[in-house]
Amino acid sequence: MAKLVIFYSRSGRTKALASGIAQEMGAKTEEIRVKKVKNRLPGAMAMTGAAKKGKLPPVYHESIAIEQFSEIFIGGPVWGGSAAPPVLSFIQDKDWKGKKVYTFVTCALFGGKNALRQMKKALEERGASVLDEKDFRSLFKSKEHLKSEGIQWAKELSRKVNNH
Ligand SMILES: Cc1cc2nc3c(=O)[nH]c(=O)nc-3n(C[C@H](O)[C@H](O)[C@H](O)COP(=O)(O)O)c2cc1C
Repeated sequence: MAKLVIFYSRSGRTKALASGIAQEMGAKTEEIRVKKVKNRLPGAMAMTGAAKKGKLPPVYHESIAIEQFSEIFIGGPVWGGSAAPPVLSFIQDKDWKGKKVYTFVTCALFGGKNALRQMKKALEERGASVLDEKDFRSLFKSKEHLKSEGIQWAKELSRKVNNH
């Protein structure tokens, strides 16, 4: 079954985690990128502030085809106790009907559960089934370590599926 790992990452931590998941799952990866507005990239704080008022940043979603994948992992960092807005933009831009989705976030300390809840709600509103989710702490962890946590989680998920 074709699997896809989609992530947004600003400083590379979620990217490292995503690469571990993809390696273990034999999945393709796609990175969400934010579009420039008036010739410049919006800053993280600006995006977080705007999202709290219901305005999400535009992202390049057209080039990321999710149609041919039935199992999709999607993840990003936690910003201001919420899911990073570019991840929510991407979720909003797509039709998730019938997709089996796994969500993951990285955060320094807090907000992971809230971010996962937001992502799950947005995905389910668009027809996805969220089968599992996990928040990872990235503080003081190297990218190699985060990658190995991604591999570990993917192994756990495969084990769960095989036991059913
Ligand atoms: C604008 C901004 C807001 C953040 N807000 C939080 C937060 O609310 N809680 C938290 O634990 N970490 C927060 N962080 C830390 C990131 O979630 C954490 O470093 C994450 O692993 C970064 O992922 P990335 O390297 O994929 O961008 C914030 C980071 C940034 C840049």
